[in-house]
Amino acid sequence: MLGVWTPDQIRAAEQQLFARTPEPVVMRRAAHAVAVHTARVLTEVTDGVAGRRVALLVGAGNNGGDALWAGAFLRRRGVGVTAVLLAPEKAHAAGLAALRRAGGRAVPAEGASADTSGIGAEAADAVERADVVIDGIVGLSARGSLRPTAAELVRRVSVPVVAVDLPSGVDPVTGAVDGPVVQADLTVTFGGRKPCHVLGAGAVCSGEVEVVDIGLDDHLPAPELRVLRPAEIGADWPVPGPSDDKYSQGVVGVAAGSATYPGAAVLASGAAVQATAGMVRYAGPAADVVRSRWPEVVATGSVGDAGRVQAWAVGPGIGLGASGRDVLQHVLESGRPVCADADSITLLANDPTLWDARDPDVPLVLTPHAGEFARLTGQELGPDRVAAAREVAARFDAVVLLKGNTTIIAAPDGRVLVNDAQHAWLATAGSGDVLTGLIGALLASGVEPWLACGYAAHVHSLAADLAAHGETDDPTEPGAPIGASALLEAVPLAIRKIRRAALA
Ligand SMILES: NC(=O)C1=CN([C@@H]2O[C@H](COP(=O)(O)OP(=O)(O)OC[C@H]3O[C@@H](n4cnc5c(N)ncnc54)[C@H](OP(=O)(O)O)[C@@H]3O)[C@@H](O)[C@H]2O)[C@@H](O)CC1
Ligand SMILES: [K+]
Repeated sequence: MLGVWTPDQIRAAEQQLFARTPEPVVMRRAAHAVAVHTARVLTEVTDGVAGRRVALLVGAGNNGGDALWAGAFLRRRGVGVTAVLLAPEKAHAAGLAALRRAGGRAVPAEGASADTSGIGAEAADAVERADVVIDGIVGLSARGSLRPTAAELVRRVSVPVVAVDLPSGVDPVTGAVDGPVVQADLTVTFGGRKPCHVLGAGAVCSGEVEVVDIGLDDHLPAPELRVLRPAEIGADWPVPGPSDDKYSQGVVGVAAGSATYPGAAVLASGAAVQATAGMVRYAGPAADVVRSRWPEVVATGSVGDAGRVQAWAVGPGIGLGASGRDVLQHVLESGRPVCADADSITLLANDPTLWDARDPDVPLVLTPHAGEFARLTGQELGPDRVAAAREVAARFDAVVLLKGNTTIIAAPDGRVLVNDAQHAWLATAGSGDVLTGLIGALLASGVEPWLACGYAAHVHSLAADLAAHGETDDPTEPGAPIGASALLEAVPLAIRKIRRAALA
C-alpha cells in the first residue's frame, strides 16, 4: 500500500529529521530532485536540457525556496532560468542567492506592464517564453485559493508544469479546489504523498506524482490514508485453488431488485458471478429474470428460502416499503457479513430500530453516495470527505465506502483507503449495483471487509476504464460512454489485468 500523510504529520516528522540533519541540507536534497525531474520533462518536451528556458514561480515560503534551489541546479546544466518573485521581500534568501550565484535571473511578478493585469513585462515574458514552468508558489502552508497576482501568472502558463510538493491552488488536506489552480504535469513531493495528491480535484491537478526520499521515513507515523497498488490487489484476489469446490470459495447471497425493476438484481448478481468463482444465490422477486440472464445463479423468490450463504449483498432496488424492510432485517439477522447499499441505507436512515437486527460482531459494509450519506447522518457532505467517512464508520461501527470519482473507504478503527478513478465513466445508472455485487462476492470469499471494499472499488473503476476504451485499452485515447452492462462485461478483463500486474 502507498501511504499518504497529512501536512501536520509531515511537519512533525520534518522537525525530528532537522534535529539530525540541518534544514538546508534537506532542502537542497528536495530541490535537487525537483531539478532532476524537471530536466527529464525538458528532455521529453524539447529533446534537450542545455539552452532551454525554465521559469520559476516563487512564493513567500520554503516551497519557493525549493524552486529557487532547483533553478540553481538547472542553471548549472546550462538552462536559462528566470525566477518570477511573487513576494520579492519574502523570497527565500539562501535559495535566491544560490540562483543568482549560478547565473540565474530574478524579476518581480508585479511591475510596469503593457496591460492592466499588474504583471510586469519581464515576468510575463519569462512565463511566455519558458519551455517548462516550475510551480513554487505555495506548498504545505497553503491557505485558501491563489491570490490574484499568482492566479494571473498561472493563467498565462501554456507549457508543461512541474509542481514543487503540490500544485498551488489545491487545499493540501482535502484536495479541494476553489478558484484558479495550477494544472501540473508532474508533482515532485517529499517524504510521502499528501492527501491532495490522491483526493478529488487535487489528484487531477497533481498529474504524475513522484515521491522523493529526503530521509523522513524513520520519523513518519502510521499514514493517514492508504492507496492500494494494483499488483497487491491482483496477488490477493480470490481465485480457485486445486482443492477448492464451489462451496469452499464462499457463497454470496444477493437480495436486490423487484419484479417491476429487475435490472438491479441482474447487475448485482452478474457482478458477483464475474468477481469470484464461488456460488451466487439470488433471493427476490426478480428470480426468473436473473435465472434467464445468469443460469449459474441459484435463484429463489425470497431471502427465507435462499439457503446458506457466507455473505449478503443487499439493497439495490428492494424498495423502501415493508417488503424491503423485511428483507434487510432478515439479512442483518443472518449473522453473516453484509454489504448494504442503496435502499438498505435509506431504510436504515428511516428506521433506526433496524440497527438492532445486527450482530455487532459481524462485519457490515455501507456504500452510500452523497445523497444517501446525508440521509443516513442528517448532514450534508462537506468538502472533507475523509473526515466524514471516518466519523460515520466509527458512529455505525461499519466499513463505510463513500462513493465518488474519488472513493473513500473508512474502517471503524480509523483506517482509510482511497481509490481515485481518474475518470468519470462510472457515472452511469446501475454502476453502483455492480459494485455491491463485487463487494458481496469478496466478503463471501473471506476477504477482510475494508480490503474487500478497496479491491472492489479498484476493479470497478478499472473495468469502467477498460470498457470505455474498448479494444484500444489506452487511457490516453478518447473513450466512449458505457452502460452498466458493458462495465459488468469488463470485470474479468480488469481482474486479469491486476493479476498480470501481480506477476510482473
Ligand atoms: N516538509 C518537509 O519535510 C520539507 C518541506 N519543504 C518545502 O517547504 C514547503 C513548506 O514551506 P512553508 O511552510 O514555508 O510554506 P509554503 O507552503 O511555502 O507557503 C509560504 C507562504 O505562502 C503564503 N500563502 C499561503 N497561502 C497562499 C495562497 N493561497 N496563495 C499565495 N500565497 C499563499 C503564505 O505567506 P503570507 O503571504 O501569508 O505571509 C505562506 O506562509 C513544502 O511545501 C516544501 O516545498 C522542503 O524544502 C524540504 C522538506
Ligand atoms: K507548489
